[in-house]
Amino acid sequence: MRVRPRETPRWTLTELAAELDAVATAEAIITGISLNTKDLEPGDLYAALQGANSHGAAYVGVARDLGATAVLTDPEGAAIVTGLPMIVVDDPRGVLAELSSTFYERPSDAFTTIGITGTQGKTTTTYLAEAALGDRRSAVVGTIGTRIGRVPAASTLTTPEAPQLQALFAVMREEGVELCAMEVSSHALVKGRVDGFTFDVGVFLNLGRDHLDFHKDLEDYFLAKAALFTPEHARHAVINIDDPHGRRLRELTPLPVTTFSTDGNPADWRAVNIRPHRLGTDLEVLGPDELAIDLSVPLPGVFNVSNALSVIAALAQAGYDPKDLAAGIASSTGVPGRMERVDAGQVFTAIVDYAHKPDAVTAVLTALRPVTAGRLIMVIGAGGDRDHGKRPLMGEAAARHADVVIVTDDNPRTESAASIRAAVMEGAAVGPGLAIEVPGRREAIAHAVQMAHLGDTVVVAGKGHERGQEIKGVVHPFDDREVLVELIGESA
Ligand SMILES: CC(=O)N[C@H]1[C@@H](OP(=O)(O)OP(=O)(O)OC[C@H]2O[C@@H](n3ccc(=O)[nH]c3=O)[C@H](O)[C@@H]2O)O[C@H](CO)[C@@H](O)[C@@H]1O[C@H](C)C(=O)N[C@@H](C)C(=O)N[C@H](CCC(=O)O)C(=O)O
Ligand SMILES: Nc1ncnc2c1ncn2[C@@H]1O[C@H](COP(=O)(O)OP(=O)(O)OP(=O)(O)O)[C@@H](O)[C@H]1O
Repeated sequence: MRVRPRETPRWTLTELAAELDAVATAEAIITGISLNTKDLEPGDLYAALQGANSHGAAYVGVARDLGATAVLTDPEGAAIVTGLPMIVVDDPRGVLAELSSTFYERPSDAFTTIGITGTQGKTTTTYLAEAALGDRRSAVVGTIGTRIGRVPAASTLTTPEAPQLQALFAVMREEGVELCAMEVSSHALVKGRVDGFTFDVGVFLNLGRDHLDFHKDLEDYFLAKAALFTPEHARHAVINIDDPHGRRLRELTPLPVTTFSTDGNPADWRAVNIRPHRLGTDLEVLGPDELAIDLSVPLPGVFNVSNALSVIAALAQAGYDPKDLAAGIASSTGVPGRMERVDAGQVFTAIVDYAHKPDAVTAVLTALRPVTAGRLIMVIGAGGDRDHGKRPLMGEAAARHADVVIVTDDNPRTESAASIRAAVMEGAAVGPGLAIEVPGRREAIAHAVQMAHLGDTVVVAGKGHERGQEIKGVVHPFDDREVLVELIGESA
């Protein structure tokens, strides 16, 4: 959370105010920017913004105690702030990204930036981009965190807030990164987290139902994502035209477009001769200028072919040789918690996967069906304090495509686990898969392990790489992979 460049910038508050055509109420020295006291460091300008829960100005006392030297806020905040010099503007969130980029002297100009958006596959695609670059120095930013030259660097949110993101970019510049592949959430686009710089390439993967607790409807969600494909945010668009919203976006965007397809649609980059196998997929990639290359994607699921093809299209656009990229992708060691196989000597196949949206559940089960000789058994739930409408849809997607659905808890947060399970069960009741409700995630995984035979595939869906379950507001350590290994060991 406190990743900052080694070389500390030093601005006066007056200089920063001048960047905003504003005035400082008094002088101060600024060596960092933060909009949350949780990652504030001495010398920071604390951006006190109006939020959904509170006004950041309410935390100015905390910020001062932690060593903040000044505050950026709006007139409402200015009425609350005492004891620190201020810059007051009408819309501090609107200027924060540009200010953060200026503060670190536009660090992202030093490398190529690829922004990836879509309901599913963002994390996987960033990791495939990292693999595609082989030994070249790259960075990824996303849900699992940030990696710079393959070394983890802490970050919060899928797309960090601008002060944190620009500090990460400054570290990437110091580390000699040549390309950063980052996830761009719809929240980030709405909240201006990726303002203040322009992606060299924006990638659109797909759009399905999600985040309808934040966006008013699917159209609002689509338009939020479409904002990435405007000159303000990106120079070039790479679009999946197998997705209906991708086809719409191709018509909407004013950017130059490169298209890709794994589904036989006419596109600049196409996947043909697709041969799925137990560990991944082999295929041929046809590109511009009659280019044809063999590609082996070492992640199960044909949807991962689409993710890999987007990487080749985007990185080729950025000037990389597609043949080198294909070789890099073939050497990928996988993505934590995404179609991750767990082998503890069991006779069945066990997979941990981050599917926590109905379309992902369908995609995963559809991909595993042709390579599963026996039954598909899925352990599934739905998160608490998020989009309630998604819950029955999760159960339904699982029951339509799995033989056995074990409905259990998946991070209920502050909600009643039983009522979330009931909503998921309601959807799962449509069948044809057999639906069983098992309270307790460990107990549910144990149930799956006990019932699995040779040839079956057990998919533990949901929390994927994450290391804890929040129950009644308290986080309990829980790792699906570790629990699977333990339970397989106990059942041997
Ligand atoms: C909806 C949303 O994006 N909310 C984010 C937003 O909250 P907010 O503006 O409503 O802030 P608030 O909680 O009212 O607090 C007001 C202000 O006081 C500050 N504060 C608050 C408490 C404190 O102790 N100290 C402090 O300084 C906050 O930083 C904020 O500026 O600004 C906060 C500060 O950065 C974020 O932590 C918060 O993300 C919350 C935790 C969140 O859950 N966001 C999710 C929905 C999100 O952004 N997800 C996307 C997509 C993920 C995906 O693809 O699945 C992501 O990019 O991660
Ligand atoms: N292109 C795709 N199409 C459909 N489903 C996919 C695709 N790629 C991955 N998935 C499924 O979605 C799950 C989440 O994948 P991933 O973490 O890469 O997506 P994400 O967009 O980063 O999700 P989030 O925003 O929730 O972090 C995977 O575990 C897999 O089940």
